[in-house]
Amino acid sequence: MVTLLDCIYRVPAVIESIVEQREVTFAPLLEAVKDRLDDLNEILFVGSGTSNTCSVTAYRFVEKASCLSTSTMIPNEFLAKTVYNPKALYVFVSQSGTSTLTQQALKKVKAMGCLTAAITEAPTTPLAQAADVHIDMGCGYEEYGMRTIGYCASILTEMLMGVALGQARGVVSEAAAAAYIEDALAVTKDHKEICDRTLTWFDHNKEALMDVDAFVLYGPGSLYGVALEGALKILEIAKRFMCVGYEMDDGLHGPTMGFTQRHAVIVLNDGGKDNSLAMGIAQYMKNDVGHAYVIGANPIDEDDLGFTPASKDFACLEYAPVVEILAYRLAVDYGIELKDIKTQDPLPEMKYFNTHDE
Ligand SMILES: N[C@@H]1[C@@H](O)[C@H](O)[C@@H](COP(=O)(O)O)O[C@@H]1O
Repeated sequence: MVTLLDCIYRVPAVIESIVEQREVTFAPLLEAVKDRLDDLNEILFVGSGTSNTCSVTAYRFVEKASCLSTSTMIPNEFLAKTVYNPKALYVFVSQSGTSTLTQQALKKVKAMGCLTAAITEAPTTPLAQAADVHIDMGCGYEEYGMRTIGYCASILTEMLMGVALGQARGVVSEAAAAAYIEDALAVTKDHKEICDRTLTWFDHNKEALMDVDAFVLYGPGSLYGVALEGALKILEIAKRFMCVGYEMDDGLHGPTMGFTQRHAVIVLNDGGKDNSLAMGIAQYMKNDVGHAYVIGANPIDEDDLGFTPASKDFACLEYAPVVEILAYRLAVDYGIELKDIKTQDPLPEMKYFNTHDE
């Protein structure tokens, strides 16, 4: 049986295939925007769950590459808006293409004449069918509902969409686009090693990691999205921990006063402009409170997982497997049996509410 861990290890092949397919993937979008390139002045991503955290991770780069103001919203907030920019490209993200409110959100702005694109797993999904343009996220069939491949595939697809739009708008040269592609592929270089080292890191810290009540994840920049996704995955997969993800600075405004030795703080550190904040919260937790683990740049002691990402702009994809494997090990080492989509029981909460039109 394919395990969730196998899915996490499969990501490099998915990355290579998304990169290889990129011209075919973005051709319909480029065709749809070609007469509006001078008008286009914004990109807005809309999605739920992992189809939101992927956009929180990717949107800064999409803005940088496309030179278009870019942001992300969850569908209920988007539907509550009263003013919509007619010159925006609205990109609706849903791996299954069946999220109810994401579909409603797309239909709302499409009816106003706005340009809509859907990023989903297949052209046959309802969201893909409803959109002006479908962008295949290139994840293939993912065995588990707890999306790991889908998270990475959505991030990369969104980022490469930014590059494609940047090229179409004449703000990304061919040489710059080639450099971005090389940088994206660099993610595959150390991916297996990072996964292997995360398993060893978990073994080293297992007693403390298994014993806490809660995980608090911090991330600067695009790693904020990885922190949100990590919190979602640990809660969803390992079941018994309350989890929260914070942006590196925002999470220092209050929550730290509530931390005890029952909390584990995971600091996703890129060593960039927020490095001193990352070091500050890690040292405070390690020295005065209980547990903190630095992941990535500037490890403090042997409990941390230090590595230098091979990629620059796409480095978020090298931090993703760390939080996913943490969630996986917290589950399986406790004895939780992770079931794939085909064998899992219907969710008990579906008696009370449903988020997808199945
Ligand atoms: N448990 C799943 C999540 O893993 C998923 O990210 C979210 C959005 O689904 P989709 O991407 O299909 O819109 O819905 C569910 O609640």
